[in-house]
Amino acid sequence: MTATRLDGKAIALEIRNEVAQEVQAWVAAGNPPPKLAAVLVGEDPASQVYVRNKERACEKAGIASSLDRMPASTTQAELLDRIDQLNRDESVSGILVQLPLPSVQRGGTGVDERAVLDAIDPRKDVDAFSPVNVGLLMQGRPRFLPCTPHGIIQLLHRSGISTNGKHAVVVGRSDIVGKPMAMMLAQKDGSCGTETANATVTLAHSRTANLAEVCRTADILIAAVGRPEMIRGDMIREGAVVIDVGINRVGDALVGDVAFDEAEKVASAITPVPGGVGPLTIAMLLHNTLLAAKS
Ligand SMILES: Nc1nc(=O)c2c([nH]1)NC[C@@H]1CN(c3ccc(C(=O)N[C@@H](CCC(=O)O)C(=O)O)cc3)C=[N+]21
Repeated sequence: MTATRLDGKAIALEIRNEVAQEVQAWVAAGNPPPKLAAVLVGEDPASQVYVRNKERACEKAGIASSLDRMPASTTQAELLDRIDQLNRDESVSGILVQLPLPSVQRGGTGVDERAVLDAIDPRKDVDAFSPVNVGLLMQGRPRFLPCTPHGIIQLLHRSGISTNGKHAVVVGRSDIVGKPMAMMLAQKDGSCGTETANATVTLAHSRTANLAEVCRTADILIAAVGRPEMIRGDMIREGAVVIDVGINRVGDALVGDVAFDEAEKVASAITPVPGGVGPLTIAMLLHNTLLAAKS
């Protein structure tokens, strides 16, 4: 069997077009355009690429955007002050502080990332990283859905892959992907995207004792560990759906968390890297920015 490639880039474009149409209608009704304010601290090259992609995507969707470039030497107080200004600025619908913030080793001043994210007005928290928004998601009444897990839900749905009654194994327990992904796949009421997810979920991680065995029980395997090609072909059940969230830079190449060549021989469907989950993350960010503007 050779797996179907799930074209994240194409589905992301479809979603971006839908958002663009809704933005157009919103503006035509006399409202100011939605606006995303991004804050980039330091000079991390991967972050520069991501922020540029995001700006271009905003522009194409008719969403205004601003980018604050702050030096790595920025202090926590300075950053909190900037966020305070963006919180108060009524023209700003959504705020994104690009992670990771520079570590002390990379010229940073030891900013407490959590304190910075906590300072973002929850109504402008288009990443859905703030404690209030995480709590609302846990309770099944989300304000914003976190962009990467929401992108994955959309990708599955729009590819005609049902999660209902399936066993989903999420590998990776991060606050940004693994934890919310597990919650969203288990939800019963359609609050987390397009349909009821109703999956039975196992949240595994790098310390799971029998990881290969657990992965082999997955109908849907979601790899979000951040270790290049850690998921091998023999960890995948014949016919499983494999979603690769990893974006690892190995030399000049972008490599996922899944050994693609091995995996596509066993899986029924698989996302590539690049061109898989990444573009959907940006599409859902635009979706959230419009939502923020409207609420
Ligand atoms: N506050 C915050 N929110 C984020 O959502 C956030 C963040 N910080 N920090 C970094 C990570 C990473 N991330 C990506 C999104 C899209 C691609 C993407 O579109 N990737 C392309 C390839 C791009 C390339 O060539 O480098 C693809 O997979 O096809 C990648 C990475 C969002 N993040």
